[in-house]
Amino acid sequence: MEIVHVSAECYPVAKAGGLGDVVGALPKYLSKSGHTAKVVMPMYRTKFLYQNEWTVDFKGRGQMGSFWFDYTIIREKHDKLGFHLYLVDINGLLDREKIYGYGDDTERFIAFQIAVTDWINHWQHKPDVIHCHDYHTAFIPFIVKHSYQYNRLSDIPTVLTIHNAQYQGWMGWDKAALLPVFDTWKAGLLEWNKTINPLAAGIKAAWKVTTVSWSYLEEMRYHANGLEKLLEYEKGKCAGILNGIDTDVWNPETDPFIHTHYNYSNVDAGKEANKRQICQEFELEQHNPLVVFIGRLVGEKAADILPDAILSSLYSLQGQVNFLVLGNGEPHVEWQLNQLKEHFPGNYNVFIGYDEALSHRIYAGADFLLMPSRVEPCGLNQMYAMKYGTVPMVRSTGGLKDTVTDMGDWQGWGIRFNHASAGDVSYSVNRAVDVFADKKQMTAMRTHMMQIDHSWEHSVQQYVDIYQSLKY
Ligand SMILES: Nc1ncnc2c1ncn2[C@@H]1O[C@H](COP(=O)(O)OP(=O)(O)O[C@H]2O[C@H](CO)[C@@H](O)[C@H](O)[C@H]2O)[C@@H](O)[C@H]1O
Repeated sequence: MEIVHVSAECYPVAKAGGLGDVVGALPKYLSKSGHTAKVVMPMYRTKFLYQNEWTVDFKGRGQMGSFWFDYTIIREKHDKLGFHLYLVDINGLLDREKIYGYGDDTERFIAFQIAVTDWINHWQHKPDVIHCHDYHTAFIPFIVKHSYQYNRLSDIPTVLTIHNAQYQGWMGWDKAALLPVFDTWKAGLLEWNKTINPLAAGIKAAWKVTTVSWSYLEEMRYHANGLEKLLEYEKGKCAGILNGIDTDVWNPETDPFIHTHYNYSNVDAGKEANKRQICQEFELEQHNPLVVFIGRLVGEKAADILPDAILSSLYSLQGQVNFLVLGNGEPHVEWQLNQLKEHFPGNYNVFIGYDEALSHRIYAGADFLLMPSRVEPCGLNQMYAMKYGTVPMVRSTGGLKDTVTDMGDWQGWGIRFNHASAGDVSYSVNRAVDVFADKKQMTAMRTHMMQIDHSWEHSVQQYVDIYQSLKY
């Protein structure tokens, strides 16, 4: 089958979070299982663009309301990533360094979607499936189904994957004119709660909707940032497929970013060497258990409770635990986390920013990874942590619930808690400190976790089954 993935992110070309990881991996594993997988994304000005060779695949012209634009599709010459990678260039809109965060993001992603649709419309053949990811690409199922201009594509099955329903891309009705012309009576398909809601439009128009864990699929019926009723109504076409992890990238035996390679048979020694290195780098006392947080410093990750939780643990445990935070996001959280540094030298440090290589070194060197997320559709960090023998400490929600058990349960290997509160986190840190002292149990948990299979092979087959079910 031929599957075209449309996305705003794809690792290592451009990544802001888990979406990039998934779109960098799923197509590769689809190719490995004999399918033709393509990824098309905006041509941001990132390192990957300048470090690789490209050929021009197509040049076209798109229309966004009264604005006409030229676009160019380039293709990476050697299929280095294990699938066909295409970038869309639109001067003035997509030629930026960052992925998101511009005042004209709405126009940027609408123009991108129009260019992608227009390009596919020029192909001699039709792909078997167009697979869209998150709201930035969720107009495509509507456009191919309902616009006059692209009517030829209306029988191509579309799949929309929701990586995070918190973000929906809401916009005012004045933007409706930017979309390719459609029957006005179909405008209701774009609407949810009196605004244009791209994610809702995608859920209504896509042939199939997936999300990234079973528990999140269920939770979305009660907590989906306003889309609960729509998801309940559309539940017949929704499915939950747990993400995998890309073991070519995330593997402590081969990871080029980490200091000392290791596997489950020498995990204690391997982790100790990596911990020594990270503790030196961040001036932390090496003998304490090291609890880390890696992620976007935003409300859905409960990053706002970190300063209080860390403060109370450090006071109550009086120097028996260390914390290290890597992340960026809401300025007041960044500020509070920076402030803490002065008070607990040797026990606490933070790196505000985004650093892919550092994240690998931290997964390898840490003893515990904290994820108190309020919302976590799947979560990849906890799976990376397990692969690196780092014990996950997670709130029981979404994909965290589907992938982590509690060490108190039969054959359990992680730490789970119920509330995104400083109290629950501090209590879990106490449990972590206790178990850290029990070397035998730590080794048993690490060895067990590292052997759990979170690879993509399993999930890829579930996507293929969905694609096949849509064939006519
Ligand atoms: N400052 C930093 N420096 C370096 N690396 C950093 C970083 N901050 C985050 N990362 C990395 O970004 C990724 C985060 O992935 P997650 O899946 O945990 O969350 P995210 O909310 O972005 O993804 C959404 O989509 C994914 C994919 O479907 C779902 O798993 C998830 O639940 C959903 O919220 C990991 O690779 C992590 O290491």
